[in-house]
Amino acid sequence: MEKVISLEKVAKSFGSLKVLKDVDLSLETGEILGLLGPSGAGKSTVINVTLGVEKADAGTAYVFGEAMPKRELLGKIGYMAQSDALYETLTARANLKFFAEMRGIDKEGLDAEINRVAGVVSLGDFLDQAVSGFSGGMKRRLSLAIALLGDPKLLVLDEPTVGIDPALRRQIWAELHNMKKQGHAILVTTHVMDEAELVDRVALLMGGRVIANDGPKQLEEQYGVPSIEDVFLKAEEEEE
Ligand SMILES: Nc1ncnc2c1ncn2[C@@H]1O[C@H](COP(=O)(O)OP(=O)(O)OP(=O)(O)O)[C@@H](O)[C@H]1O
Repeated sequence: MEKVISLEKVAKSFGSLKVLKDVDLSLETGEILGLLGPSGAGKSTVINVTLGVEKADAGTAYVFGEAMPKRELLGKIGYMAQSDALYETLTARANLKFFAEMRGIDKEGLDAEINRVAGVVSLGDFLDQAVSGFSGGMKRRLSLAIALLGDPKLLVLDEPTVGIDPALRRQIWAELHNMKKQGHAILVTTHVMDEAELVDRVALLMGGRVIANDGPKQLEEQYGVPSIEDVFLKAEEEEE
C-alpha cells in the first residue's frame, strides 16, 4: 500500500503555546484514519500542517511522498474545513462550479460530476437554490460535496458530520467506505464517538502527541473497555 500522508516528528507552537510537540502519523491508500482528541488538542493544526497551510516548526509533513507545503498537490486533495467557506449569495451549483475551477477540475463532464457529488449528500434537488437559504446541515453537506469534486485520492475532512441527521450521516459513512474500497485515503476528525468505531484506525491526539494509534477494536482491547468513548475517557484520565 502506498503512503498518502506521513507526518514525521511534527512540532508546532503558536506563541508560547506548544500545540504539537512530536506528532507521527501516517495514512495509506484504502484506509480511513480517525483523528480524535479533546477540543484544542490540535486536530485542525495537524490538518493545516498536512495541507501545508501552516508550516511545522520542526519535522516534516509528506503528502503523496512530497514535503508540504506544495501548491501543486492541493488539487489532489479534497478538503472540508471545520467551518463552511461558501458563497452565500450564490447557488449551490455555482459554489460547486467555482471550487471545481479553483481545483483545476476538467470542465468537460463537470455537470455530471456536480450531479454525482450532490447526489452523494442528497442535495440534488437544491442545486439551484441560493446557499443563504440553506440550513447548517445543508451547508455542511455542500462543503462535503465540494471536497468530493473530481474524486480526489485523498480526502481530509474536519468534523464532516456536524449538524447532519443520523440517516444522512449513515449515508455519508457508507460513501466514505465506498471510496476507501476504491483505494482512496481518508483522514477524518470527529467528536462523534460512535463514528470513531467506523474507521480503520484511530489516532488519539493528546498532550501534543499521538498517544494511541490502532484499530478501534484493538484499542478497546488494549484499554480493556467496551467503546472508543471509554478509550478516550481513560486516555484522558491517564494524561492528567
Ligand atoms: N493560527 C493560530 N494562532 C494562534 N493559536 C492557534 C492558531 N491555530 C490554533 N491555535 C490554538 O492551538 C490550539 C489547538 O487548536 P486546534 O484548532 O488545532 O485544535 P482542535 O483539536 O482542532 O480543536 P477543536 O476540536 O475544538 O476544533 C488551540 O489552543 C488554538 O487556540
